[in-house]
Amino acid sequence: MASKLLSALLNYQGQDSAHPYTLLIGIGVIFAIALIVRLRNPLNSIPGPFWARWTPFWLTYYASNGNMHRKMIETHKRYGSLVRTGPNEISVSNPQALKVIYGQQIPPVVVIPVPTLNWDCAKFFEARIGAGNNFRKSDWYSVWQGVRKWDLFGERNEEIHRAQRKLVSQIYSLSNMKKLEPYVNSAVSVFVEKLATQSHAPIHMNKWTQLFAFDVIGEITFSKRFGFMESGNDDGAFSMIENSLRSAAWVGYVPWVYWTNLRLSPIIGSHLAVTARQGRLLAFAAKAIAERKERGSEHEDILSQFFSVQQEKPEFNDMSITSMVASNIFAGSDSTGASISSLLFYVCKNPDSKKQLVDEIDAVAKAQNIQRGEVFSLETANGMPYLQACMWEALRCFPAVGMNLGRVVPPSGVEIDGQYIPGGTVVGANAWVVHQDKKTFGEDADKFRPERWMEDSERVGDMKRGFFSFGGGSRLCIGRNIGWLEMSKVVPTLLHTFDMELPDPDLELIEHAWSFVKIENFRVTLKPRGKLAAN
Ligand code: HEM
Repeated sequence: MASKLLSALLNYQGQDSAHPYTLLIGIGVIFAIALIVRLRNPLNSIPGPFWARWTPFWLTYYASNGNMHRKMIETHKRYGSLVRTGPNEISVSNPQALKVIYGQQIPPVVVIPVPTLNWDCAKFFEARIGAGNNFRKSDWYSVWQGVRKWDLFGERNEEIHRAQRKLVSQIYSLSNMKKLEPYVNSAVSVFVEKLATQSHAPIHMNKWTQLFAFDVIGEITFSKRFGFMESGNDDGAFSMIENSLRSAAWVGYVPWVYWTNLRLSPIIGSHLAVTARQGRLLAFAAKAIAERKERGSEHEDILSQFFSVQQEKPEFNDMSITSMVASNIFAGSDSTGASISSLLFYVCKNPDSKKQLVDEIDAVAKAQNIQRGEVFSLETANGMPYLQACMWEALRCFPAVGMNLGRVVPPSGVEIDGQYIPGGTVVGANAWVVHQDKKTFGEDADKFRPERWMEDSERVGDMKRGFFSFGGGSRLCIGRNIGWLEMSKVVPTLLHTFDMELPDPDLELIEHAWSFVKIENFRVTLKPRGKLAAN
């Protein structure tokens, strides 16, 4: 083909018979211009995998095969702190860059004094929410939002996002957690009871923490669990969400596929599972809201608080409420379920950590006369430094989100790690990569070692500044207090109630990073440590 084109070009003398070659020459010129533009691209000096320079398929491939989180770590090890991961996309590993990209405002000395390493973490996070900056979310997020007017997670217009988030932020605030705590208690009690019926035979803890986290969202949002723990079954909700997350993970890198599918869907139907987020999941949320309205409730659950906001601000309409409820379900269950599982896994895998944690739990239980099966209060958990350190460490070693959180560089461009990056480039960091930074987290950053959060307070300050599991800046996870609340309660309660062992001490987790990182194979045996108290 190339030789034919060459000989055609050489033989071309302007005759009419050479007309077909004019087209080829045109194509060649366009190709050459594209090549020159590509070769002159200032991003070319940033190293990266060959295919990633030319097409988005490197990203789509690893996003769809579920290995993005590990691949990003490996790629940064190979190429350095800035990696070209797409024709217009750069991945950043340096924790110092989080401030530039995500605009989180971190007061210079938010060092939580040890041993007050406790719920103050929430205050620390409050301090991290800056007014944001002008790095808007990348087009990867557009497929999450679709054409919906309200989607806190997917919204790419920072001004709209700010106004929307302001309407609901109080409901997710630390001070509001006290109102939600009793509803979490009832879910933890059911969890303990269900697990007690399954002791001695290995159980899939990753599935059970997911059922639990889902039911908590039901309980705190509508005052009604979905009943997943009771039935031990998720009614197909998990696969609907998983397929949607899995699809969004790769389609986001080629958003035109999504928009083309959407436009053609009246004719060809929808062939992308991500659309379930804008269809089936919203319908699921709308049904749960309708049922809760009919049932009524005395509880000050999240829904009743949404209704109160609506009375004052009618622009927070029914569609917005449905979208927020769907976000709670979509963003709040798998993330927290996986975080609880990973913590329990790391603790079971590291006998020294497990001993320290269980000793702390037992000592506190004895001092406060907490019975087996009784749910630990948030206040009690806050006063347990080793538990808090385990939570930070588990979230560091196993961030629930496995993707880069892409942001678009504003027109003025930006300098990161001494490299100029032009406006319009997508830059992003992945918590899995950032948390491996040895300068920040220590030479043993690849190990689970909770003690690192209880040592040198200056180092702890740096680590907290580089902690990225909840994202950062104006887009910091709005549900982090809920996730933290659940972990704070369920972990000590379970470890006080059961002896938890890995049937296979050499177990390595099988993970899939389909937007959230999902665990497949965390099996444990549970042995009751005494008689359960009646809660
Ligand atoms: C341990 C548990 C959790 C983890 C690790 C986690 C992680 C994250 C991360 C990394 C982001 C930022 C995404 C981005 O910038 O693209 C985020 C955003 C978000 N999360 Fe969470 N999340 C957790 C629990 C929850 C819970 C329990 C809820 C709701 C009940 C929730 C709701 C949301 C929402 C609505 C957003 C979008 C916020 C915005 O853009 O303003 N998350 N989460």
